[in-house]
Amino acid sequence: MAKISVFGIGYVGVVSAACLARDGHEVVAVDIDPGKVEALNAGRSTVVEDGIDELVADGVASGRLSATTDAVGAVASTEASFVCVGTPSDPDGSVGLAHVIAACEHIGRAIADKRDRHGVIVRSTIVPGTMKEVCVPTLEVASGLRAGSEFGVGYFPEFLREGTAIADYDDPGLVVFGALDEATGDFLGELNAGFPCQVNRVDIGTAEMIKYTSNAWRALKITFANEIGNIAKASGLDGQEVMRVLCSDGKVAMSPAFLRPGFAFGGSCLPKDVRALRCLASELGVGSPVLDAVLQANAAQIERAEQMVRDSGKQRIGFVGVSFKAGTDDLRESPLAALAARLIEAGGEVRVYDPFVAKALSNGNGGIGRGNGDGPDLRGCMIPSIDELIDQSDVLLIGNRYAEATEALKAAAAERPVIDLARLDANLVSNGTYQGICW
Ligand SMILES: NC(=O)c1ccc[n+]([C@@H]2O[C@H](COP(=O)([O-])OP(=O)(O)OC[C@H]3O[C@@H](n4cnc5c(N)ncnc54)[C@H](O)[C@@H]3O)[C@@H](O)[C@H]2O)c1
Ligand SMILES: O=c1ccn([C@@H]2O[C@H](COP(=O)(O)OP(=O)(O)O[C@H]3O[C@H](CO)[C@@H](O)[C@H](O)[C@H]3O)[C@@H](O)[C@H]2O)c(=O)[nH]1
Repeated sequence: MAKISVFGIGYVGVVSAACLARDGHEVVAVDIDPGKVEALNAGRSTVVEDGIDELVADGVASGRLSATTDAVGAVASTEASFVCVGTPSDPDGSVGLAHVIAACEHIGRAIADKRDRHGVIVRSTIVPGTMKEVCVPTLEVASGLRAGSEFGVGYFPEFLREGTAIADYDDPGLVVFGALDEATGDFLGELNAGFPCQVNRVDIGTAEMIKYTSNAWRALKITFANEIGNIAKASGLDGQEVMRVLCSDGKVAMSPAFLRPGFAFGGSCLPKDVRALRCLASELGVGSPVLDAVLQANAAQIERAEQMVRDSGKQRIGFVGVSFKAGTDDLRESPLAALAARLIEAGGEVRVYDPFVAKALSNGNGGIGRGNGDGPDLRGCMIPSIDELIDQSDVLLIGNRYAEATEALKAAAAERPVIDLARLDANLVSNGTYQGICW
């Protein structure tokens, strides 16, 4: 079993730390935010995620999981550090490295004081070349030591999705890592030995590129499926059936994941990572017309939904869900929040039922547009129950699926227009007042 310090107690950090502790490793989580450190030490998760509260509580109770703001102490008491800090977009769309640089400085200074060899493994999403050109030089300057020989270096991207983060951590579909030195590569190889998928050991740059390729591929699949869905709908066909049958093609291997026609993608990763990859392509002088089109098509899908609401002629609009997907309170780059903002701007009265976001707001945690400050302030729009939302709305917009709301929404569809962006029930489309965005 290993002793690991995890820098950053956000979505990736808290899930990694809690899962590592569950698996028997000794984990010290480090954050610059004392509130997150305090929460974790009290056995509380710093994020909303299915199953995470229990894992954090168990980890802390077992004595294998703790948190601190003291980077030096955390590095001294562990053999390796995982860097899981945020990489939000810079204003030009390129990857923002300020947190990664700061974490590398903290770790570098800490390993300067340490006698035993330490491994530094970055898990944040960073564009190819960042480890070599930014992280390694930062660590070497801060520590006064040589990377590869006097301390270990690796890059090990994370592929979990919010809402299914623990399940994805345990069964990620893809494991890939690269290391500068044999010892770090072997450490990561051993750590990943139990995964049910192929474990790929590649060079660091390739590992960095694979992470972006994965997110760009997901974004491309979504926008492609949505476009087919839009065309199918305009032709009087069911785009979902088209894609379902297409995916049964046994010769052109095609996972149906991310290929169901629907609403725009969003969240803290897909949009920012597509932007960052475009910026990299532009810097390299190779261009990225497909990725450019992905972002344009995604924006157009939000406009399409806005037009559907306008076509309903209704002013009191009830949103079922506003976070970027069900199962999370995360509003970062939520296309639903963006749609709500556009409708409010145009004079619509928006009301929102979203149990996850409501809870975050009532805890004084999170908040609309968290991350980029890009969302509308919906605090005054939150409605506590689905029945009240239905009562107070002239048109319902289903953004996310919530099991407890399904029956009430199906019943409500008989009385008022429903715009379903979440594919609640394709059978309802035959009812004239119920329509999907592209099916
Ligand atoms: N959110 C996801 O689902 C997901 C999945 C895979 C990969 N990623 C990538 O992982 C990285 C982290 O994403 P996230 O969503 O977990 O971020 P987040 O914003 O939820 O959390 C980042 C945490 O890092 C902390 N932090 C910042 N600087 C620090 C420092 N110097 N030392 C210690 N802590 C510091 C912040 O206080 C915050 O708690 C990003 O690069 C992201 O692209 C995210
Ligand atoms: O078939 C789909 C699947 C997803 N989405 C949308 O795509 C966005 C992103 O969803 P998802 O990928 O499920 O969640 P994230 O937590 O953003 O995960 C993505 O971003 C993470 C951060 O890099 C990666 O680790 C994951 O592999 C990658 O899927 C959301 O708006 C979803 O509604 C669709 O529209 N259709």
